[in-house]
Amino acid sequence: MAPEAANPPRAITEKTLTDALLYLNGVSVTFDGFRALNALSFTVDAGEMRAIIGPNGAGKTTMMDVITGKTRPDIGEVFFNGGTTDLTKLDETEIATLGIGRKFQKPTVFESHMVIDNLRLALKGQRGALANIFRRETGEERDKIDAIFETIRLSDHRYRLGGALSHGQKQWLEIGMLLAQDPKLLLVDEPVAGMTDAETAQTAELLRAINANGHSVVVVEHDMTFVRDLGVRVMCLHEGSVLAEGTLDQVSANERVIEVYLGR
Ligand SMILES: Nc1ncnc2c1ncn2[C@@H]1O[C@H](COP(=O)(O)OP(=O)(O)OP(=O)(O)O)[C@@H](O)[C@H]1O
Repeated sequence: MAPEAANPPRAITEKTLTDALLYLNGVSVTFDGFRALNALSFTVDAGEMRAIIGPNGAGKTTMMDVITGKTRPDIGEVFFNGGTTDLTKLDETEIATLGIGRKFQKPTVFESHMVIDNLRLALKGQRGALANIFRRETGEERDKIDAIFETIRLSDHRYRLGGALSHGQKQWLEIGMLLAQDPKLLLVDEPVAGMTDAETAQTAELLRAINANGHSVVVVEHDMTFVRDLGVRVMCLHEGSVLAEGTLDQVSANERVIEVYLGR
């Protein structure tokens, strides 16, 4: 077997704890005796984008639930920001405030509000959400909204209603709403499900641009064309653990990955 075909997961060390933006070590979650996560360990570096693949039931959603505080691990460590913050001690709101944004599979934009108001509502601030719509924004906020529109390619759609956008555009708007909150880490769950091929390709570009702007990104996705377009490190989960990690070519050449996920 070629050495790169083995691609075992990277070892977790003290150094990876202090260097990593996100660090999971030995995380297990059991539902009614069923192990959804089984001693799951991996790290994500600051500025890294990582794709996660794996069969249905591999534990991908449970992994995101653990990172965002929705599910507590039975055992294991989950640290953020170079080991400084123990996420298992925080609730969902505290974790979101720390800078971890999550995009669920289905778009949830405010359909009866204009696209630009969706972004205004999402802007981080002490004021209430409605106040964000009705008051005049500062120059800085306007620049930020313009920059987000540029990234999510919806500049020409800002005065349309959220509900009038295509499925793909709604997904991009929701990603923009997350960006308005300046996340350090974005967790994105199957963003291209239901998108056209053109939208899928644009979504890969969009996430690459977001990552190039300094946001770390973890994307769960089954669409291998999209994962290839992302061009990032890939991790395959199976039965709640990391089965293989490496480039897409390395992971797709792994015999076990072919057996349990990609098929022959
Ligand atoms: N709240 C729960 N109660 C009981 N079992 C659960 C619960 N949540 C998840 N599971 C089980 O844990 C396993 C892992 O589920 P999870 O949703 O994390 O997998 P996944 O990799 O996201 O799958 P998919 O690709 O289908 O979304 C599955 O067998 C699922 O049925």
